[in-house]
Amino acid sequence: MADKIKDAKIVFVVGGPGSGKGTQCEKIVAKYGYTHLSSGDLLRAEVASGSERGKQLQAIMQKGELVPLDTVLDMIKDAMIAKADVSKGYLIDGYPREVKQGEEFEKKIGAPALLLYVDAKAETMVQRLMKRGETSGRADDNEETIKKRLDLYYKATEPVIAYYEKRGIVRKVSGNTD
Ligand SMILES: Nc1nc2c(ncn2[C@@H]2O[C@H](COP(=O)(O)OP(=O)(O)OP(=O)(O)O)[C@@H](O)[C@H]2O)c(=O)[nH]1
Ligand SMILES: Nc1ccn([C@@H]2O[C@H](COP(=O)(O)OP(=O)(O)O)[C@@H](O)[C@H]2O)c(=O)n1
Ligand SMILES: [Mg+2]
Repeated sequence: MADKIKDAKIVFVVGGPGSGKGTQCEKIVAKYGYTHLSSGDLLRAEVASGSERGKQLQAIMQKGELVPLDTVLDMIKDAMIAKADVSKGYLIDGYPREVKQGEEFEKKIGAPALLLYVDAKAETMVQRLMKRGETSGRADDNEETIKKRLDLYYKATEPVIAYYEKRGIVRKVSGNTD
């Protein structure tokens, strides 16, 4: 089954919480027809299903921590395989969150052609998420968890950008469309 996605074109989309990853991905989908897979959305779908695993995930996400690597990777892989016949390429949004996640992805699935780095100022990200929290219903869109997600982003995810920069495949885009 994994053979089906062996030669797929893969783009990692990385940026801070609320940087606009999802918004930028929608624009790319409209223009290039890639398949958008948001790792956060996949995890939230599992939570919404009410499964036992979903309950464990919710507790971790509510704290702004990272869920176990294998869980996210398996979900992404399954979602990729499900779209293999119709997909021109994949936007993997919100992944990798740490260098290790990237290494495991490459071992189990394949290498990315590009990493899109969605750049936004911390202040902008916090403002957007606080605003989104008024209506999103997301358990992690609150002041305390936003701070933790931001800290973890700078600590664990920024090194991911440096790692792929060394390989020359990072493209920085502004997370501002206005
Ligand atoms: N003003 C403004 N708001 C934006 C822009 N891009 C995104 N937003 C808003 O900022 C919030 C976060 O945007 P998302 O695209 O969900 O960002 P994300 O990086 O996917 O965030 P997570 O879902 O937390 O991973 C949303 O409420 C968007 O509507 C922009 O260019 N300008
Ligand atoms: N690769 C991933 C993606 C998301 N997550 C979890 O899912 C939460 C929400 O991710 P998200 O990408 O939707 O949102 P942001 O934190 O980027 O705003 C994160 O805070 C993590 O708890 C993860 O653990 N590993
Ligand atoms: Mg998102």
